[in-house]
Amino acid sequence: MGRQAIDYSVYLVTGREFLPPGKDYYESLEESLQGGVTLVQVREKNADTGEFIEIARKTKEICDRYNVPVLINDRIDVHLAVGTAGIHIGQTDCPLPLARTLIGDDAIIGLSVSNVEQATRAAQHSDILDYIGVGAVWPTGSKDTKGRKSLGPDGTGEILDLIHGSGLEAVAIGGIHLPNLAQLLHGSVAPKSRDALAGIAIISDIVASTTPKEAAANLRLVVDSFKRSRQALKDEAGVFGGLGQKRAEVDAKKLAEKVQELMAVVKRETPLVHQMTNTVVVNDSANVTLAVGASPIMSTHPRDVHDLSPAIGALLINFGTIGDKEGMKVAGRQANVNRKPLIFDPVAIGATSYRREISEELLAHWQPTIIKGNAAEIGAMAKSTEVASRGVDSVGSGFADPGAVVKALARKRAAIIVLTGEKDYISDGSVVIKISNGSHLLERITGSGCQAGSLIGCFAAAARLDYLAKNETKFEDDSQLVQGDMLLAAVAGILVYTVASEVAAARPDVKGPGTFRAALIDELYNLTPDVVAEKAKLEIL
Ligand SMILES: Cc1ncc(COP(=O)(O)OP(=O)(O)O)c(N)n1
Ligand SMILES: Cc1ncsc1CCOP(=O)(O)O
Repeated sequence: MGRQAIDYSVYLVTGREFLPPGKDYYESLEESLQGGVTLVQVREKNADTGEFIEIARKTKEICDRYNVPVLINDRIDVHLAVGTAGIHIGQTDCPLPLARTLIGDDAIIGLSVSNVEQATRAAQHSDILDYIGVGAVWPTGSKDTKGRKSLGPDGTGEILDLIHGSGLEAVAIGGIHLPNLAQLLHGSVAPKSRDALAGIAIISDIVASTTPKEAAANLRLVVDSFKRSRQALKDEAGVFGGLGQKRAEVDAKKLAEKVQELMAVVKRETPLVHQMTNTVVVNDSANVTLAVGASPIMSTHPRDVHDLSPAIGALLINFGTIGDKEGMKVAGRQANVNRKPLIFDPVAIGATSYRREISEELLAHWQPTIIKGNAAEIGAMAKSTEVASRGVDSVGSGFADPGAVVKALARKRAAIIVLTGEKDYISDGSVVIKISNGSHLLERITGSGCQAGSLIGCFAAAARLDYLAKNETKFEDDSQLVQGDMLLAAVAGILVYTVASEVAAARPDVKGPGTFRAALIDELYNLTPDVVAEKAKLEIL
């Protein structure tokens, strides 16, 4: 007969103890099936055998009407008694080979995996196993996971790389809810193989809802659109960022034209750019934002940033003086929820272990759209030892192959990576763009990198607004965490800043860093798209 094909997209794990007061289990189950649940696991931790069999039998009866397969948690006897599609077992339940012998070749077996060792062992048993449940991704109130570190999206991605080629499917479980779902799906794409999750396993987001049909439908929408976007990427291998053209057809001239268009969008839309930045640069960052035509708001309090999120065009998180970690967590999470571009500037992350810890904590909370840093910062993010850090600066001759570093990190973090320096390198994990503009005086003023981050925020906000204006019918498309061409936005932010710095440095009234600083703001204000196109030194590597 052979094992039946399973759609793991939205996998409901039942839990009668989490139902809202007065909600009947079978009623909730049926509503969640109507919402689009694709697989059900009956998980009964306290029922005795007779009760478990009865619940499983009735669950299967309802699921059969929706053509949705049922698996049984832990109990092979219940599976055999009811004739479900298979079982899900944990690391300390029935040993896998024995489970396969007992249930036969035609039934599905899923195994829980919570670390890389377990994932490696699972891959070795791929002949008798169908899928793994990877988790907990985040802390959850539905299972005691004390003493176990949550995997986060990137830990989940590492596990996907470990099972690559084994034929096993993977679903993520633990603390998954609508607001963090897009972050999980995009952030867990495996850094090496680019494999993705087959689906998500959910208890409370569906079971504890008073409207499980709606809860399941919302989750399903995000998973389906993520899968569609992956398919589109496969079909159009080599598509260049969001420019909508094959990579080979896009040259530096075309890219510069796109930057020109985006400059006009910033001026037209005057997007609000929320900046949680450091006390050294806050005034200059607000001024460069105003100079290009956007509008800055520099706020850090957790309550304030929560309310601001729906109104802003983009969020910049620059943890230079590490003031408001809680505010940064809330603001970043809200940016993901509201699907606004989030630019992360991990200032001096290479300098102290405390900064590395904070960065990990923040990245477990939200998914950045663009990460910007100098060589030492990007080196620390990439766990490279090629470039050392001295305070906020990099020391040494830089990376041997900067393009390869940004490309690999973009894949690992599922974000656009911007490496600033004498030459700037930007990658989305597919292409690398090199920008050779910029005045040496940028190194003589404080916060030039931070200001570049602010401008990336301005252009990211504009790119999103431009996309939404041109794609009204796709407004509900959830295939991307953030809509709009974020690669182009990063290029625009860096190009505009570095070209303006060249124009400012060439002015006869600029005598040194002090006059340069003021002239730079003026030249950002006066910069025309024509000057940018004329001076742009862009290469697509
Ligand atoms: C899909 C999925 N993944 C993981 C689990 C957890 O299983 P286990 O570790 O056996 O813990 P219990 O669920 O038995 O408490 C799961 N049930 N489903
Ligand atoms: C059973 C299980 N295994 C790992 S986390 C978890 C609970 C998932 O529940 P929720 O979706 O409510 O976080």
